[in-house]
Amino acid sequence: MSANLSYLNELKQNGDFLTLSRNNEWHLDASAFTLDNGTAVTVHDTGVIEFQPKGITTKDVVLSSAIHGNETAPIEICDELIKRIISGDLQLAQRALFIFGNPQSINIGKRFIGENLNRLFNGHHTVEGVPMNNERVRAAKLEQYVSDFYYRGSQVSQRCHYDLHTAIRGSKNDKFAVYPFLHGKPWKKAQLQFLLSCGVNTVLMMKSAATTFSYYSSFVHGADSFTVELGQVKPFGENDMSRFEKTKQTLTALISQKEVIYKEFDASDFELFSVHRSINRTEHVFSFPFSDDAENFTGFAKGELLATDGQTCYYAEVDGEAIIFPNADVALGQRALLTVIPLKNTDNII
Ligand SMILES: O=C(O)CCC(=O)N[C@@H](CCC(=O)O)C(=O)O
Ligand SMILES: [Zn+2]
Repeated sequence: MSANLSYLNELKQNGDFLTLSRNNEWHLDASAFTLDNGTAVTVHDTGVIEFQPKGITTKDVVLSSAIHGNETAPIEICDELIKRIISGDLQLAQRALFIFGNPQSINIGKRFIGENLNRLFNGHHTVEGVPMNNERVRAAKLEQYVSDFYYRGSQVSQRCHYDLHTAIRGSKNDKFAVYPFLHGKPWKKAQLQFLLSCGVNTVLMMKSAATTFSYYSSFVHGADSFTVELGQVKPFGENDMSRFEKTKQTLTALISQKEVIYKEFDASDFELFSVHRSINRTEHVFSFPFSDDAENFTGFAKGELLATDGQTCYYAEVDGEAIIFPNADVALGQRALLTVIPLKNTDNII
C-alpha cells in the first residue's frame, strides 16, 4: 500500500490532521479525497490541508497556526475546525487552507527549532551565503502553498489570511492583532469588525515592511491579512478554551457562511495603536529594565529607560510609549521590542 493510502483511511475516519502532521514533522506525501458533502480535501504536505467546497465561493481563507510551535491555543482551535470539516459536521461555503506551520516545534513545545519561522517570509528564507535549514525550507514551501491556493481561486474572490499566535507575555489587552504595513493603502473597517467579532478589539498598525507570514500574504497577494495574538502562551491542556469561543464562532462563520454580518463599525469599540518603533538586539549584552512579567501594552513616561543594547540606551520618546513583544533572547539583528502609541489619525480607515 502506498504511504498516501496508509494515512488517508485514518484521516478520513478521525479527521486528526494535527496528529498526522506531528508524526511527519517536515514532510508528508500529498494526497486528496472528497467528503460525502462534495468538499474536496487536499493534503499538500505535513501541516497543510485545503478544503474546496462544491459550488461557487467568494472568499479564499488561509488560517495558520503553529508558526511558533509552543503557541497552542490557535493550534487547538484549528484542529477542532479541521476535525469538524472532515467529519462533515461543518459544511464549508468558502475555500479554506489550514496550515500548522512548524510541526516539529509543536512536538518539542518550543517557539522554533533552529530559526524563528516568522522572520523568514517574503523571500527572507533564501539569502545568498546563508545556509538553508528546516525552517528556511519550510518558509519557502509555505509561501508556495499560499500562492498556489490563491492562484487556483477565483480572481474576484476576497483573499484573507489570519495567522494565529499567542504572546509570550501577558497583555493588558489580552487579544490583539498586528495589521501589516499596507504601503499607504487604507485600513479596512470590515476587517476591524471581523476582528472585534473574534474578541479582538486592539489593533497595531505597522508602518514598515516585515518578514512575517501575515506581511507576506498582505504584500504579495493583496490579502486582508493579520497576525492575531490570542492571549498568552500555554502548554497543551492548560488553555481555558472558553476564552476563545468568540474567535472559534467567528472563524466558523467566516468559512461556513456565504456572507457574515458583523456589528456596525464604531471607532469607540477599538483601541488602535500605531507602531512607534522597533528596537533590534545588535549586541550580546541586551537587557530590559522591567521584569519578565511586565505585560504587553505597559506604558512608559517620556525619558524612562526601555532597553539597553550594549552601550546604547533606549528611552521612551513620548509619554505613554508602550512595550509590545519584549524579548531579550532574540538572535542578534532581530526585533527585541516594538513600541506603540495610540493611533491619532483614523482618516485612513475605510
Ligand atoms: O510575545 C511575543 O514576544 C511574540 C509573539 C509572536 O509570535 N508575535 C509575532 C508577531 C508578528 C508580527 O509582528 O506581525 C512574532 O513575533 O512573530
Ligand atoms: Zn507567535
